[in-house]
Parts: sequence; structure tokens; C-alpha cells
Amino acid sequence: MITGERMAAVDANAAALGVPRAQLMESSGNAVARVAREVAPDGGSIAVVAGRGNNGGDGFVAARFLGGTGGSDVVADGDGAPAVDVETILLGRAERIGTDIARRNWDALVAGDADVREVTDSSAFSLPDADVVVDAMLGTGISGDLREPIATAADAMAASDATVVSVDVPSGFDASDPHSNANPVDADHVVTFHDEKPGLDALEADIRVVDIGIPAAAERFVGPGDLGLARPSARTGRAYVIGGGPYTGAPALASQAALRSGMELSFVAAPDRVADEIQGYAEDLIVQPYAGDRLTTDQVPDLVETAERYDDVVVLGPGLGSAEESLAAAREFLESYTGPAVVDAEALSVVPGLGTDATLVCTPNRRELARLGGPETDDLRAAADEIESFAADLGHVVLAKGEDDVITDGERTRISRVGVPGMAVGGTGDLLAGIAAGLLEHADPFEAACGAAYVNGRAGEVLAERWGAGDGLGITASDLLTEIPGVLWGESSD
Ligand SMILES: NC(=O)C1=CN([C@@H]2O[C@H](COP(=O)(O)OP(=O)(O)OC[C@H]3O[C@@H](n4cnc5c(N)ncnc54)[C@H](O)[C@@H]3O)[C@@H](O)[C@H]2O)[C@H](O)CC1
Ligand SMILES: [K+]
Repeated sequence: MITGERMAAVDANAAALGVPRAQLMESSGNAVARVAREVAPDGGSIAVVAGRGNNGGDGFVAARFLGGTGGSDVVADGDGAPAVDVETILLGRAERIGTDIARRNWDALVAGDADVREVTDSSAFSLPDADVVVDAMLGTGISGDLREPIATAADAMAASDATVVSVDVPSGFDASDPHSNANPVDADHVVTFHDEKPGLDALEADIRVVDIGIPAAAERFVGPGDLGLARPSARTGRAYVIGGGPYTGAPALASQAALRSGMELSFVAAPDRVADEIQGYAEDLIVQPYAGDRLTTDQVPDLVETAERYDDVVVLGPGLGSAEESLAAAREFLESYTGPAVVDAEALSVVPGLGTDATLVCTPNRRELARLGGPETDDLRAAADEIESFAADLGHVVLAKGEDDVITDGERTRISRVGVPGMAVGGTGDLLAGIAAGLLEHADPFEAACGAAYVNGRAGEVLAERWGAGDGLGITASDLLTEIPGVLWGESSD
């Protein structure tokens, strides 16, 4: 099962893997043509009714396959099967076709002398008296109720005796919100691509899921599409880093990374002994000192109150150390806090068996993962199934950091293989925690964790390449900070 939104992400990942959407459209249209031909009577007629988006583009490809090279004339196809009579109706003006790939396929139909016409006004629309109607008006790009001239065409399909073959989803059907479906086309057959879409199974139609050649890696490995799902679209949110004491660099890096990932403000709650030191690293941070050398349970009520009052995204752990009383404080904090938090470093040790209403993204490295009861391995990718079970038991999203990262919520698991070997340097994990906090402000925890792994790794790749630094063996975590915005907002996700 895949939502329209996730489908678009997988599609973008496929393009990054060298399988562009135009190629997928070719497979989609071909599959539709096969089904339309199969359900049409010998020598029958097929009308393709297409919209101006990529769903229409699939329809144009289908029309090309159905028409063969001889345009609309009745010709035999390559297998010797009797050909069909094909007519294509574009709902709208050809100049207003919305995507390049759909337009190229329209142009190819026109150039191939196919039987095509444009209908710009609902009053000019009449459904041809065809045996089969291919509904290529709207797919996963739908928003709101059906507008004209599609609404009229959908009514005409409902009133006709033709067999209706819908492309991907019946037009008007919203795969991102199956409950909102007011009046979708009443399809007899639905040729849906790659995977079942939510809600299709409730329709009284024959649903065919067809493989359109999306590589499995487009789902398995995080790519630009995952970035698109997690990218913040507004500068909002407060990061609240609870860390520091024995160490000072880690909370400073995490909180700066959160700012670089779109947060509006970044606070660090730290012992007063080290507050000035942390502030000294970066004037952009707001350091909130509390009395003492390290975190203790005395501070917990204030920390919880602040984080809840300002709807903060918490990062708990960077530089906190492993003193007994600090870990007790981390535990108490998570027992009463109810918002989103990234849990990193020593604070991770309190998560197994914890009762919490907070939404956690846990970011262990290989050693921390093993200590928590996860698999003990240098090859996280090979242990992805075990890490998935571990996350299911833990009940929280796990982003296990290694040469390849494994991101899992216990049901879904993705791998991040972006990054350069030089990123094994200390501090990159703190960056990752800060980026995850920035993305967690807007995205769901699993998508935020996937996006953060991708952004962190890409920042390393981009910097190493710009410096001509090969594997990036000399880069440091603080070098990577300024690369984050360029990766997050400068790289295309489709
Ligand atoms: N991997 C894939 O996902 C592939 C999908 N393919 C096909 O592409 C469509 C999705 O295409 P997209 O261009 O994003 O959107 P649509 O064609 O569905 O619609 C956009 C089009 O419709 C107009 N519009 C939106 N809402 C309405 C409305 N309520 N009433 C009227 N018109 C509306 C909007 O203005 C645009 O013009 C997917 O379903 C697949 O069929 C690729 O072919 C292959 C890969
Ligand atoms: K459709």
C-alpha cells in the first residue's frame, strides 16, 4: 500500500537512480493499453479521455500503443491481434498541458497523426460512443472536488455503457484521503501503478497493480524524494537542547544544526559552569544556564515546563555525560514530557522500558545500539531486519548511525548510504540530532529521521566534492553546518 505523497517521493528517488519519470510513464501507458485492449471487443473502439497532468500523459502513451504506428486507422498490432479504433480527447488546451513529459507524449501523438481533439469547454464535450473509455483525467495530483470540464466528462462516463478503465485511480478518487471521495468515476477496471493505493480495495472494480519498473532501491534507500517529504517550508519552531556538562561542543553543534535546518530559535539548557563556553562557540544560540556542574533531577520540572509551554522540539543528550544523576534526570524528563524529542548519546540508555508519552527519535551509533540491546555489528545495513525488530520492541523511531544508517519505526525501514568516509569524525552525530529536531518540527518522526540522515550525509558529500577533498577525510562537523541549508532547500526533490 502506498499513498500518493509517498509515491511521488519514490518516483523522485527513482529519477535520482537513473530511471526518470518519462520512462515510468512509458511503462504506465503501455500497461493501460494492454488492459484496454484486453477488455475491448475485437475491432472495437477505445476513447482515451485525458487531463492536463501526468495522468493524462499516461493516457497519451496508452493511445500511442493502442494506435500502433498507423494513427487511428484500424491496423493489426505486433502480435497479430486485431487492432482497435482509438480516439483521444484532451480536456483543456494543449498549450496548457502541465508537465513536459505529458506534453512530449501529446506532441508525439499529434505528430503520429493520431485521432486527437481538444475540448476546452464542458458544453462542447460529448463522450464518443466507444466500447472502452480510458479515464486518464486525474490521478494522484487531485485537489478538491472535480472541476469542469472533468466533472461533466465524469458524469458522461457514469451514464455510458462503455467499459471504463481508469488510469492509476478513478478520476476524483483521492488516494491521500480516501474518506473525502465525493464523486469519483465509476470504473470497471483500475490499472494502478507500482503498489495498491489506500481505499482502492473498497471500490467495486477490478484493481490491477502493475509494475512500472521503479527500482526496489527507490523505496529502500533514502533519496531526494525523502528529503521532499521532510523539508520545512517555513522558518518556525524552537529547538531545546538539553545537554552539556562534561562536554560542551556537542550541544553547541546540535543546536546550531537545528537553526541551519529551519528552526527559528535554538536554546541550550546547560550547567552554569559551562554556559559561557557554549555561548562562546556561537552568538546565534540562547543558552539557559542552571546551577551546577551537571544535569540533576532538580532541574527536571523547569525543563519540562519550558519545553511544553513553548512547544519545543527537544534534543536530549548531547554532551550530557553518564553520571548517574544526569541519567536519572533524563529518565524523569522523558517520563513527564509529552512532545517531540530526539534522544542521543548517553541519554539513550534510559529509553528501553521507559514509560513516556513523548514522540521520540532515538539516534544511537553502533556501540550505543548494541548497549541498548540491539544487534552488535559494524554492518548496520546487513542487520536492518534486526534493527527493525529492535525498534518495534522499543516503540520508537530508531535512526542507527554507521557507515550506512538504518532508519526504522519498527514497520518501515530505510537505509541511508549517502555520506563520505571522513564523516566518521566526532560531532557529525550531534549535527544529525540537530537536523532531525529541525525536521521533526514539521514532519512525522519517521520521515524526519529519514530526511535528517539524507541531509547530513549529503552535506558531507557536497563539502568533500567542493573542496576536492576526496573521501572528506579532513572535514570536521563544524564545517558541515553551513552546508545544511543548501542541501535542504537548494537540491531538487523531483
Ligand atoms: N511514479 C508515479 O507516481 C508515476 C505517476 N504517473 C502518473 O502521474 C499521475 C500524477 O500526475 P500529476 O501530474 O501529479 O497529477 P494529475 O495528472 O493527477 O493531476 C494534475 C492536474 O489535474 C488538475 N486538477 C487537480 N485537481 C483537480 C480537480 N479537483 N478538478 C479538476 N482538475 C484538477 C491540476 O490542475 C493538474 O492539471 C499519477 O496518478 C499517474 O497516473 C506517471 O505517469 C508515471 C510515474
Ligand atoms: K484516472
